[in-house]
Amino acid sequence: MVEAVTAQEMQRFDRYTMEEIGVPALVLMERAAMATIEVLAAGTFDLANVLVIAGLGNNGGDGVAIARMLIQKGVNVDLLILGDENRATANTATQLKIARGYGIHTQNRVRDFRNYTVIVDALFGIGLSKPVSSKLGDIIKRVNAANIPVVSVDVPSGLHATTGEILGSAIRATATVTFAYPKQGLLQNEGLKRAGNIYVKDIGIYSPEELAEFKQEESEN
Ligand SMILES: NC(=O)C1=CN([C@@H]2O[C@H](COP(=O)(O)OP(=O)(O)OC[C@H]3O[C@@H](n4cnc5c(N)ncnc54)[C@H](O)[C@@H]3O)[C@@H](O)[C@H]2O)[C@@H](O)CC1
Ligand SMILES: [K+]
Repeated sequence: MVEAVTAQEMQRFDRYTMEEIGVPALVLMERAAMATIEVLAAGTFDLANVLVIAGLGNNGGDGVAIARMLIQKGVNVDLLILGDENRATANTATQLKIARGYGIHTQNRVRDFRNYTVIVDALFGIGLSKPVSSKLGDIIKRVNAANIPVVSVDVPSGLHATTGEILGSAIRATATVTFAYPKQGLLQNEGLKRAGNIYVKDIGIYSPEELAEFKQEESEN
């Protein structure tokens, strides 16, 4: 496995990829969604009845894109949006607009999480910086208590991506699909118990060092 990074390092590499290399954020989001779907559709998970839980940061945007792509493949998906949509990041607002443009409905509550065969957790990723509210903490606890397989997007929500500490409450994932580099928090403290099987997926995000190596190899070919 390549070297694990902190949330701050990852944010720097995200910015570098968008601002210096020039990959638009929405392109990265689409690739993050496709990478997660690869894991979901690989055969381990039962996709009969999927719930995607999306927050309103960019992790939630990944979730909205995952829901849209699964629905377009004919999978039965409920999309739960948690939080005030007026506070969505620009990319997540765009993902919501696209999903609704395709006629996809969203919901803001779930009666029983045990009704699903798999839950996709896209509530918080590397941007989580303070303890989750008690309201969201209750939902996280209900998801964990349902004992349904959970695939977390980038980081189990509620886990600090750098330290692996729980910020209030955290999802217990069966698998975590993390982008570009493993996050240090997945490999220590509670991360060891909460991340499940870790899949590291390339979505085109490079660190400046990795890009320099890549360019060197390309020039030698
Ligand atoms: N453009 C990018 O930077 C990309 C980001 N990606 C995804 O986006 C994630 C990072 O997104 P963000 O930085 O928007 O943040 P997150 O979506 O991880 O979640 C945190 C969001 O909620 C706020 N927040 C922090 N702590 C909170 C709390 N306790 N309660 C309520 N709100 C809280 C933050 O201000 C932030 O907007 C990654 O983990 C990854 O899944 C991917 O789409 C790839 C590209
Ligand atoms: K997550």
